[in-house]
Amino acid sequence: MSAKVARIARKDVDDDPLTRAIAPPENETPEQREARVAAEHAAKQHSDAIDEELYRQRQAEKKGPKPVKVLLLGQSESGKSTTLKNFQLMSSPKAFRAERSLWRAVIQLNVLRSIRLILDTMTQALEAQSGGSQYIPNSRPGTPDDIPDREYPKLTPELLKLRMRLSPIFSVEQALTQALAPSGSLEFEATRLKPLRYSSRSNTPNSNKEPTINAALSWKGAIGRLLSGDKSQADEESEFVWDDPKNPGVVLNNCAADIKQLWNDPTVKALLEVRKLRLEEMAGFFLDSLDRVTALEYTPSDGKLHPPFPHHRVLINADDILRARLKTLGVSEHRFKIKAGNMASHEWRVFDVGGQRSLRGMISLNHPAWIPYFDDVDAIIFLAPISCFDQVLAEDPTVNRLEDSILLWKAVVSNPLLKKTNIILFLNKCDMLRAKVASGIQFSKYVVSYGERPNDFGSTSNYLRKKFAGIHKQCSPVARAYYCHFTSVTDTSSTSRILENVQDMLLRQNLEKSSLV
Ligand SMILES: Nc1nc2c(ncn2[C@@H]2O[C@H](COP(=O)(O)OP(=O)(O)OP(=O)(O)O)[C@@H](O)[C@H]2O)c(=O)[nH]1
Ligand SMILES: [Mg+2]
Repeated sequence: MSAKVARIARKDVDDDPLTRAIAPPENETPEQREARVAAEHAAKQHSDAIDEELYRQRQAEKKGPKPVKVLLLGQSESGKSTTLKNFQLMSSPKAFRAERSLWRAVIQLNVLRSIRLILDTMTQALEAQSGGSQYIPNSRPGTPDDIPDREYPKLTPELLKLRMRLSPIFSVEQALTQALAPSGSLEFEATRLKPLRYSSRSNTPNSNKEPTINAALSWKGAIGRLLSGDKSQADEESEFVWDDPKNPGVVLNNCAADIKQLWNDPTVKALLEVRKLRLEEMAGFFLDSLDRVTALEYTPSDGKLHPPFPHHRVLINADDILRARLKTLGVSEHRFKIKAGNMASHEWRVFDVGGQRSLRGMISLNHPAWIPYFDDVDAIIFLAPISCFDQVLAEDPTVNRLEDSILLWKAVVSNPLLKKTNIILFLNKCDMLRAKVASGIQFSKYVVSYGERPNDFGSTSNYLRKKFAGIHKQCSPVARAYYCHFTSVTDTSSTSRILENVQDMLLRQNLEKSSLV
């Protein structure tokens, strides 16, 4: 190195402010030096202690409490996905709220389905009457056979006109189904939801007359996307062209008066009565909120938050999203950070599965494909909808729903693989059971063993709690605690209290297992 380069390098070091700042003073005495070295030593010790603590915390986080794994089980329409919505609402209400506009499409589809059921029933009545047969067989096998077959009422000319005017809803339902369906495969792209755009292509008539299956497959795409936490297209307000005549919301709004007239027509009520179709008890019933849900700029409520657009005609009522029905196919995993009581927030993994009979083989806990998911679940929340004592399975009308729930409960509690798993029973749809028995529907007519006990909510629900407890005790491979809650999971405040309770219990167990408390 030449002298010149060496001089420049020396100058650079001298000019460096940090070097100058930490350099010892030029005229340092031996005492000053000793004090300085001692101070530097203490500072280093302090710094090392901080590093050590940070390292210890990182290690503790790695080893820390495992996420709590919860599996939701129960027959179709028992309320599993609705329970999942409660988890999501507790964990991130803002994200839940951001998805309201997507749920609007699901609710519109629910409304359209109810109307189509009425129109189909009218068609059946017309066919029966024109074919000379005025009687239909009992349409609900599985119900007591002492309900006599009845004659269809005659459709009035006004009703026939209404039917004509409402015929566009068939194609709108198809359009909306297509709008919700992910492109390409229906089943395997569960986590993507197409933005809601309506094209003229969407208005092609529905050639397939069996809507439930089609709709179910399409809805799979929607629910995965809605609840998967992918927020990239969560709020699709901008995708909605409010006055596009092809927009199902516009069609519904234009038909609102006719729909209301149809639903309130006494002949329609009599028709539904003959078919024993109780629409108000069916999943996704919104015909009692028509003014609200058919409003042009309707945004469904999440039950907690209020509209941010006071100048808009955004009509809000409680809990629409919780009441919206979207059938689940397959299995999906959802992760939440939730704070329970005084404890630090904790990770939860909740598995939601489709409860339809044909899907239950797939969710078998013994199935090799699912073992990695389910072998270490901390708890199963089993939902039994106890209001369904007088209903049959949609997928098999010879099977009573309550009986099916009891058989499924038996299978779950007796499964040896689950002998150490906490099983928490939600006797769900208590609100509907209460209303049903209060309206005079006799529980003992369907559950013969109930005998002469009073036909009220307290006695019927208690009877079922004991029945499920008996099976739990008898069939569990080893003795374990029986956790049972009466729930109405569409009610977010009571459900959040129950879920907090469950979370607290599971978290304590989890921490105990990891010997952290
Ligand atoms: N009134 C009332 N309705 C409920 C209750 N729980 C669920 N529902 C409604 O019942 C319908 C079915 O609920 P889901 O949560 O979709 O049922 P699921 O068990 O996920 O059904 P699958 O996905 O088919 O397995 C929805 O429209 C819910 O709003 C309840 O406690 N009370
Ligand atoms: Mg579901």
